[in-house]
Amino acid sequence: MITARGLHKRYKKTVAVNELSFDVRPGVVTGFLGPNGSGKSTTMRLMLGLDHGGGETLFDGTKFGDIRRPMNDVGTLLEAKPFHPTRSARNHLRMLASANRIPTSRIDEVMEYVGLATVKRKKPKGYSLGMAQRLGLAQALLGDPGILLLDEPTNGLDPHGIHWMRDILKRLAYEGRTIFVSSHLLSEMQLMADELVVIGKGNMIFNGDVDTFVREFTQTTVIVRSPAAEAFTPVLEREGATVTTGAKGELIVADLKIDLVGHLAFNEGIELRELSEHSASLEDAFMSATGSSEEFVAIDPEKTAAPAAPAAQAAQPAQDGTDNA
Ligand SMILES: Nc1ncnc2c1ncn2[C@@H]1O[C@H](COP(=O)(O)OP(=O)(O)OP(=O)(O)O)[C@@H](O)[C@H]1O
Repeated sequence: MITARGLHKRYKKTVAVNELSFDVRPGVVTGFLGPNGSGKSTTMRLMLGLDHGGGETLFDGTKFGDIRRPMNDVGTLLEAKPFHPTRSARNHLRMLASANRIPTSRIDEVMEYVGLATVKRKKPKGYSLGMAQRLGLAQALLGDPGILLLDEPTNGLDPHGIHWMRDILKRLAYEGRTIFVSSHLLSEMQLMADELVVIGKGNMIFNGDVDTFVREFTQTTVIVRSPAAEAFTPVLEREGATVTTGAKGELIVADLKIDLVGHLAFNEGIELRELSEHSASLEDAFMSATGSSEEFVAIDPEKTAAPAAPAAQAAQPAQDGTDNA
């Protein structure tokens, strides 16, 4: 179980993380979602005491810095290639294992587990990003910890790798571990996560289960196709529905249950060719929840002429000006 309370971090004028409090339960995968620059990495670093800031995080009741053998309790993957460039992957893990009193037999076990058994004697600098992520997970799992904190572990993985990561994290959660994982891949999160912590510009937007998030931030609408759509619209509106017309002439009915829509059509003798429910995806919910809190907002290409030459300047983060809030 992870308990985070009042996490806070400021860089000069930018509040990167604003009084975030949340719990991450064991036995489920908890996804950590937010647009670029919303403060996910900073939050994870604060949780582990790697950044100065306010608030407190307890891992099964203990601060990370007070855990006697951290690798045995909390496995972390915060950056894609945190490896020694000249040591082989196996030697890298051997060094960590001996420093943390983990039996060396565990090294081959985790290399096998993440699918790197055949390349374990190679140096990680030759690894692809996807292989490096697998090695990062092997490192996080080395001490067989009950808690995992993973920052964007699917970055750089191909579709098979993403599928694999999803299955492995679900399995690890099923074993009773506490899994806190950040990702931009919302569709992946929908398949992988049971619970969510969603932030925007460092502020808490939502903390709860995925279905509630989708329900709270989106609407389920009823789709109606009918040759008498025009006549049916005022009937629906009289019952309190909000009706819009879709691109193919279908009615999109909000604020009315599908059963009542069917009942009204039957009562009015209106022929229906389709009556279905449309539920929003996690992606729709995410866009609706974080739309106004994006850190970097691009110009809408449809509303502006193309620039004469490609823009040369990329957005640069501000200089570090930590206030140790
Ligand atoms: N060293 C730093 N100095 C100044 N500002 C910083 C620094 N690191 C992060 N920030 C700012 O803090 C905010 C949060 O950044 P952070 O990297 O935690 O977001 P993120 O959600 O992990 O982003 P991404 O998804 O793009 O990795 C951003 O506004 C960022 O510009």
